[in-house]
Amino acid sequence: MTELETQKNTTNKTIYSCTKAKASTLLTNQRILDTIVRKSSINPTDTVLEIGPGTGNLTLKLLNVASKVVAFEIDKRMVEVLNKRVKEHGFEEKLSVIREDALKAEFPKFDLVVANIPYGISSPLVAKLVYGVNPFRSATLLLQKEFARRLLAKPGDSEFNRLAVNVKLVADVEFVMNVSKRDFLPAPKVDSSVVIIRPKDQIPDVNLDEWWAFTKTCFGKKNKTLGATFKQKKKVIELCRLSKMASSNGEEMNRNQYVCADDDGDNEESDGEECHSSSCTDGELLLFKEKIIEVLKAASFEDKRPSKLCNEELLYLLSMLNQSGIYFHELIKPSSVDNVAFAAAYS
Ligand SMILES: C[S@@+](CC[C@H](N)C(=O)[O-])C[C@H]1O[C@@H](n2cnc3c(N)ncnc32)[C@H](O)[C@@H]1O
Repeated sequence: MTELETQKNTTNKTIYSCTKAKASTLLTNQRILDTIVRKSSINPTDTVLEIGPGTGNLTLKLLNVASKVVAFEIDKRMVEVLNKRVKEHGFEEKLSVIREDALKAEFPKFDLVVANIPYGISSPLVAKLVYGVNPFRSATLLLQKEFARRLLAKPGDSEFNRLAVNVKLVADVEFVMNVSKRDFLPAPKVDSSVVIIRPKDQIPDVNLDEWWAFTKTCFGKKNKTLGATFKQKKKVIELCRLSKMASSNGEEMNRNQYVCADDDGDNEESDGEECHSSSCTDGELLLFKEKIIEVLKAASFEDKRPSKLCNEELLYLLSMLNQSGIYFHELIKPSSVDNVAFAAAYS
């Protein structure tokens, strides 16, 4: 083995690291590893899910306190070292290593997640966890500091974005500690932070497909006023078409309040652009735009910016828009947990 090297640390314990530029950086600071495990409040009966165990620096500590660890690791060389170390410690019965991509694999049952994850998959992985089918108590994750800040951001903070909004809908995020690049081998270019994500007991009764599509529209330009975002000709055309489809797809929800004008062809505002829509006429588009503005005005949202709105305000606006027959997703079905779609949106 050329790329994985063992070294002795200050306490003369063997630590494992990667030496090649493209190799993974491994967390080697024992104090940080111990804190991560302690803060995770693992019970002796718990099954812990670990994503990207690498050579097992964290895994060994988890095996010390948990009933079982299930670890997803794609690198064959890492798995070899991990299995060897775990065997040396007599923990092989407690560990299942699954050599699959954690984003594509189906997770088995687990109680909580504790992991120093590969930073490149942070968004889709967090999405897969919080919107996934597996219930879990908490996820203690070591993340790139900037990414952690986005998860922790509040309305009005510069880092507040769609990911924060969507995660906050279903989970609470707690800051645990910052971790310096010096705590890794080899030292990465970025600093890190540990956070704990806890799924909420109760989540708002909202159709998730509709919510994700709505937040995608609002946060496309998060500092633009909602009035400016929703008045864009391209957006009006898109929403008019989607709302028409949602109306015809959703029978039981009385979606047909949507008013269609006659195809008079020349009602669209004259802004020099030609209107290209296969499903809405110019007359329909004009009425549809007026309707959106009416809702925004009635709910006092026209001059507000998404980056400053909390989830309660966004949920309220979405319900007002929906009540007026304005939809963001063509297929309105009962609130569904579709982590594949959500993870795909973030990958
Ligand atoms: C940053 S290292 C962390 C290693 C270890 N947890 C530690 O703290 O030292 C990330 C690990 O995730 C693995 N990995 C990367 N992408 C993965 C994926 N999609 N699914 C599972 N493992 C992955 C890498 O092979 C690597 O071992």
